[in-house]
Amino acid sequence: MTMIETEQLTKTYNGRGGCRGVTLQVPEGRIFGLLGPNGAGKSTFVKMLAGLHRPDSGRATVLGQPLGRAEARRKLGYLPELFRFQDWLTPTEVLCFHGRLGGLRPRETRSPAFRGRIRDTLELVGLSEAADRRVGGFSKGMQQRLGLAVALLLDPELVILDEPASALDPVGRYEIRSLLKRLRGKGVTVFLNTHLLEDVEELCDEAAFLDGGELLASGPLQELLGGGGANWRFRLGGWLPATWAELNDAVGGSLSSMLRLVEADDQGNALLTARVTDREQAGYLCSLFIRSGLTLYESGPEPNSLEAWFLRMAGSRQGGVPQ
Ligand SMILES: Nc1ncnc2c1ncn2[C@@H]1O[C@H](COP(=O)(O)OP(=O)(O)OP(=O)(O)O)[C@@H](O)[C@H]1O
Repeated sequence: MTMIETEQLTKTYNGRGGCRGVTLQVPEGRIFGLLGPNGAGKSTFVKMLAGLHRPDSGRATVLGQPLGRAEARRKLGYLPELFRFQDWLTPTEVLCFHGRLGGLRPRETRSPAFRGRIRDTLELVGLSEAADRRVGGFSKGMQQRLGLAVALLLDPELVILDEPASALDPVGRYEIRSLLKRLRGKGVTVFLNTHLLEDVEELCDEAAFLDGGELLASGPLQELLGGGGANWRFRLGGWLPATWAELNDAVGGSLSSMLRLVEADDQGNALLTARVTDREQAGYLCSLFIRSGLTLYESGPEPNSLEAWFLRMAGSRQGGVPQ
């Protein structure tokens, strides 16, 4: 099933800002990243999906239902970009309150099953020890964890998270990444609005890029980054002046169409890059190096390829790639 489907979705503020004509699909069970510079229209788009903004025009379904339907909202968890919880409440009380907002009766929120659900959710986001402390004394990171707990409380099929890790330290971000992967493992679809490109690179199966309110690209991340392939790099040891020719013989003279020698030093260390269509192709090159007696120190996608893509996309709209 397609969990989110929009067609020409538009919302402006008295004709300005917002986002215009956004058409995209989010497949079930994936982590989808929405990217774009400040003011691109990401939060406006997300608020329409969450039923907080009514579109000016266009069409959309969330969980197969038109926007704002109670039936879909029940299966949707939402973490807004800016939120504040009542200072005098504890996380347990906040979650109880949101259980009521989610349609549970007072009796149901007092049931052992729901109390267990609250404990499990607080544990999931790393707030067990603060379950009965007042929110007023929480750090920004703890508030963000509580926001995530609210989004996850009612076992949603789809979670829409607007900047879920912006206030978290590196440990917190690592934990949230692991949590999002676990959710995907359970079949939950995650729609992530974020500026943290490392998170997108590590987590997202698909992504979209908004700028100036318009959608400039959308699709599987690897396709967006390079038309279905990836830039791969290999760090090798035991490299000799004759190694290139030997490898070239081993692949029937086609080495330069596959690989580029970036640098090699007198100690036999070499850095090579390749454009590969998938991991199997990268694996084939690794086995070629090993069979040729080279030491393979490192093999993996080139870092920062998403950042380069982001800058290219942002630059394309401004008429040039930022330096
Ligand atoms: N309530 C509002 N009233 C008027 N203009 C608004 C309102 N909310 C957003 N805008 C404008 O709409 C545009 C898109 O804003 P939006 O917050 O959706 O972007 P964003 O991509 O989420 O930005 P950021 O990454 O900085 O959070 C901006 O030009 C913003 O000034």
